[in-house]
Amino acid sequence: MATRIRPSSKRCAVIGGSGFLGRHLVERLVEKGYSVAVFDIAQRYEVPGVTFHQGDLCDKQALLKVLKDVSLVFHCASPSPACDDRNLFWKVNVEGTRTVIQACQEAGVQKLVLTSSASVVFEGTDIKNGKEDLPYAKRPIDYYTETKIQQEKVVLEACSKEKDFLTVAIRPHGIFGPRDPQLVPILVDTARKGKMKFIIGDGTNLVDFTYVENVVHGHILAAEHLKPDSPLCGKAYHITNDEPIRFWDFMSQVLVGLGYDAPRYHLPYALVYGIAMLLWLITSLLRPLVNIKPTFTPMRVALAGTHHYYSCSRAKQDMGYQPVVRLKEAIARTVASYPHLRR
Ligand SMILES: NC(=O)C1=CN([C@@H]2O[C@H](COP(=O)(O)OP(=O)(O)OC[C@H]3O[C@@H](n4cnc5c(N)ncnc54)[C@H](O)[C@@H]3O)[C@@H](O)[C@H]2O)C=CC1
Ligand SMILES: CC(C)=CCC[C@@H](C)[C@H]1CC[C@H]2C3=C(CC[C@]12C)[C@@]1(C)CCC(=O)C[C@@H]1CC3
Repeated sequence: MATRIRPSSKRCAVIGGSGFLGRHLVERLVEKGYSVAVFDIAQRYEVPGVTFHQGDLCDKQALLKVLKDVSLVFHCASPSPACDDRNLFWKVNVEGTRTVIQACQEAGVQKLVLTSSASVVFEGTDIKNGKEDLPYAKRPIDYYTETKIQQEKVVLEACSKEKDFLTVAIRPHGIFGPRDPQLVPILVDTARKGKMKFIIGDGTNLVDFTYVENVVHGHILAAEHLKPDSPLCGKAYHITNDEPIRFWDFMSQVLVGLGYDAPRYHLPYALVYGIAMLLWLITSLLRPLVNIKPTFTPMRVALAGTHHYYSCSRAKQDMGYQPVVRLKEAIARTVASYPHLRR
């Protein structure tokens, strides 16, 4: 019987490596001496020593070509939550992730690290210091979350010491940092439209915002600690900055840092959530005729008006995780990285 030669443990692939988190991950892996292949539907940059493979993760043959001599795969691809396209989320996040697992197993990949999300347990009500044993949301607020839940289940269930295929899921929350296409751009766009005057609720709700380098650090630690006898096998881990902050203080610090006014006037949470639900219903009904994307979705209003912060004690205990960049420094670096979005 032919024995399979194991590729070096420093040969890895990053699926979704052209995205915000993916690119930061690729850059750090290269710094740490990994040889990296990026697989993504788009190529958006070049890094010496990194090979790029343009393809859809739903295409097993395309994946197999890239994964054949790789021992470790990071899967951080997903359609943007803003697209709100249920079929696309299902196709990529659930069916596509099944394809990724099959391709990994056929190619002899030994470790798969999934970027999940802490929101898989969020149903729009307060979560304070939530641990990983909270149940998955029974009624997820949006299609994105619904498919992130299924995706995480599929990946964790595939973990098998017998098959020499180990999996782990990282659940970050509120990732921000240089080049983020979501958080700061949405915030600035809302401010420029004059809609950032209001605080939803009393403004005291605490939330985790996680600097991208800490998320990257959590992913690499997970990959390096994932071994047949380690507690990480088939488990999910919260990775945050471990410094919950008032949602509206965070928004205000970023806005003021970029020269915009901080929101001042309060609106009742229930009222804004009700309006967002109504808008979502109307835009869903109109979608066959016109595709409108409201700024205020029920999920966004829930994120802005409730407590949602998570414990990362499991990651500290099992993989020695500690954030490497504190929140104050992270906000300063982020603000400095968006000169083009200043007022
Ligand atoms: N940004 C955030 O605050 C959070 C993000 N996450 C998760 O982190 C991961 C990365 O998110 P970001 O970097 O923010 O998103 P992003 O949109 O910047 O990156 C996603 C990448 O996936 C690629 N992609 C999408 N569909 C694909 C397909 N069918 N085949 C191959 N590549 C495909 C895109 O081209 C893009 O480069 C995602 O899984 C997301 O669900 C989790 C929690 C919070
Ligand atoms: C903590 C966490 C999970 C953040 C995720 C990132 C985005 C969901 C947020 C980034 C900018 C935020 C934002 C709003 C909601 C949540 C975000 C999109 C509002 C739309 C909430 C209502 C407002 O008054 C305006 C806000 C603009 C910025």
